[in-house]
Amino acid sequence: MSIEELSVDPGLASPPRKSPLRKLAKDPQAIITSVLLLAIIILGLLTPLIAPHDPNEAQLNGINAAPGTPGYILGADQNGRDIASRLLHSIGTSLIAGLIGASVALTIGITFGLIGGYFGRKLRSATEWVFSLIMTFPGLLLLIVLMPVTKGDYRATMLIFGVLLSPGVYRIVRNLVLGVKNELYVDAARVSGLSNLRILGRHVLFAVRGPIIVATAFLIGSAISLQSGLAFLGVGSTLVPSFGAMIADGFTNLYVDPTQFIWPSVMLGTLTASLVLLGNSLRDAFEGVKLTPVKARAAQAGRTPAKDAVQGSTTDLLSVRDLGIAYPTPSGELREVVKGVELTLQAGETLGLVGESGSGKTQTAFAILGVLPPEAVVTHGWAQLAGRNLVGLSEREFRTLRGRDIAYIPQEPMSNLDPSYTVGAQLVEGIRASAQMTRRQAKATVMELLVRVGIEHPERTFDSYPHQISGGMAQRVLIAGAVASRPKLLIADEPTTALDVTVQAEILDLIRDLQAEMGMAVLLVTHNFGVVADICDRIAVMQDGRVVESGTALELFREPQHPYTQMLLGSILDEHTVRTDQPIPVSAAISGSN
Ligand SMILES: Nc1ncnc2c1ncn2[C@@H]1O[C@H](COP(=O)(O)OP(=O)(O)OP(=O)(O)O)[C@@H](O)[C@H]1O
Repeated sequence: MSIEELSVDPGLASPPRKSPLRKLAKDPQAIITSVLLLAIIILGLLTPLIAPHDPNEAQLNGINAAPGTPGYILGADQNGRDIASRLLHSIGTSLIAGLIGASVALTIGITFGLIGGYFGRKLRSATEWVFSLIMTFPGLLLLIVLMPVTKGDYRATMLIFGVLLSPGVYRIVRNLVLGVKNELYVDAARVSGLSNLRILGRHVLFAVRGPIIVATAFLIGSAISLQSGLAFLGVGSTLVPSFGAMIADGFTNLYVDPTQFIWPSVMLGTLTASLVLLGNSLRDAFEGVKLTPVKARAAQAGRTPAKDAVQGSTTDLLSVRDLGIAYPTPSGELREVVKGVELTLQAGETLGLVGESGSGKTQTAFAILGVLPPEAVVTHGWAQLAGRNLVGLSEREFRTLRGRDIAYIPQEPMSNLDPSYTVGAQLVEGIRASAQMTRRQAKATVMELLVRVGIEHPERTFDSYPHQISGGMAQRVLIAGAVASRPKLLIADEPTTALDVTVQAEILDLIRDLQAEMGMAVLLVTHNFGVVADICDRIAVMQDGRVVESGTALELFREPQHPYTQMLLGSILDEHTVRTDQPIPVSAAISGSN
């Protein structure tokens, strides 16, 4: 397989991705701002041909000439200089300032961003240090102080300003490169012997081009604004026509003729606003539109999908109906990852949600917990816990629900404990967040819970930091925290996957015992049929975002109906099956692999 083939992102294969240029061509904001900018640029380029006067040509008889005066279509300023000619020449000044500032910032920022992101930690620290130092310089002050060095030439000032803008570009590029440098296609390019320069230029730079194009529009806008600002303050050569200098002149003459102030302000405003708005359109085109989750959109419209939905059976503790969850793709379209899931769970029951990786088990559990990422969109359906709608709840409502009625045990116990705090401090904090009690009462409760979840030295564990305890103990600690409020529903997402095989059985036993003791329902997300067989009453099998089969554990193991369930069950290793094929001799295996 070639590197080009490897570099195709499978996530973008479906739906087909619209090119950013095609999206820009359909965006009215992009079209209007591009037309305005193009018109301004053309005017700037044609200035030597169409400007009736030299921008600094002062005529005594033209002082404060009114607009429409022959030879002064927009009037003249207090020095008798033609406003139309100065406006046209100011376009060139602004564009040159913008291009110099942005080019310097991009050249320095991209070069060192690529170096800092792609090569080792030492280069990253060194470049980070230098750019952090540059960021501490007081920009405007520095540019004014350096006027004797730049001799008032705005082009030299823009060179320095470009350096001051470069840390922003450096950070964008470095972070993007850090994100892509370990992608498989970059690894593949490395293994295939491409030089670092080639990889950086061809693969890494290409991958980060979108944000750089977006940043360019903002950089040009910043440089133009700064140049005008300095000219407004009277810093730099007074011979250079500039919007800033014209605004300052017009300001002093505001009561004589306001148009002297209005014209340059309108031109500068149009130029910078067009750049910023075009930058926004470019960002949407390259990075995809951020869609508002349905929850938020529905709330804006004064309703939620759940409120519109048919109510579920009140006897079910948990009821999920026709739940759909989607994510926006880079092209802005939605890709459904959960496609109409149906689940029910009774109080005290254990439901195993089984399926291959990526089938949507975790997304379903996250929707019930209210922890879907902000970009997720609940496209249809609803979920209820004890008759209460879950889809459409505010974060605040979910927080109270999560602390009391729903609890969660994660897959990676270690990464769910904060390494900076002791285990005890974290458990006490969690308990006090969901129940009114003093620190002393919370500590006593935590100690009881630690004993209950089978921790041998609760005092020692209470004072330990997460790195001082084993993975099995960490999972027990998290289980203790989860059941502290005696929740109605415990959601366990692959609770044993990250643990040692011997510890796995103990953790499952613990969940089963606690469930019986507290009468909780358990939703166990797993891809392991062994775990399901061990503790589940009922099973729902998920494939490609849908529940393809559900029933009691006994039914499913005895007579699986759906081919996918049969395939999953068939793939469980059976210790009674004896291999009938002959083992391959080692020498043959080695020569075969060559
Ligand atoms: N933030 C996200 N943005 C886009 N797609 C996402 C996001 N999170 C998850 N997905 C996609 O949703 C689909 C379902 O993911 P989910 O985590 O629910 O799978 P799963 O069945 O729990 O698998 P696993 O056992 O590997 O965790 C996957 O295709 C995944 O790529």
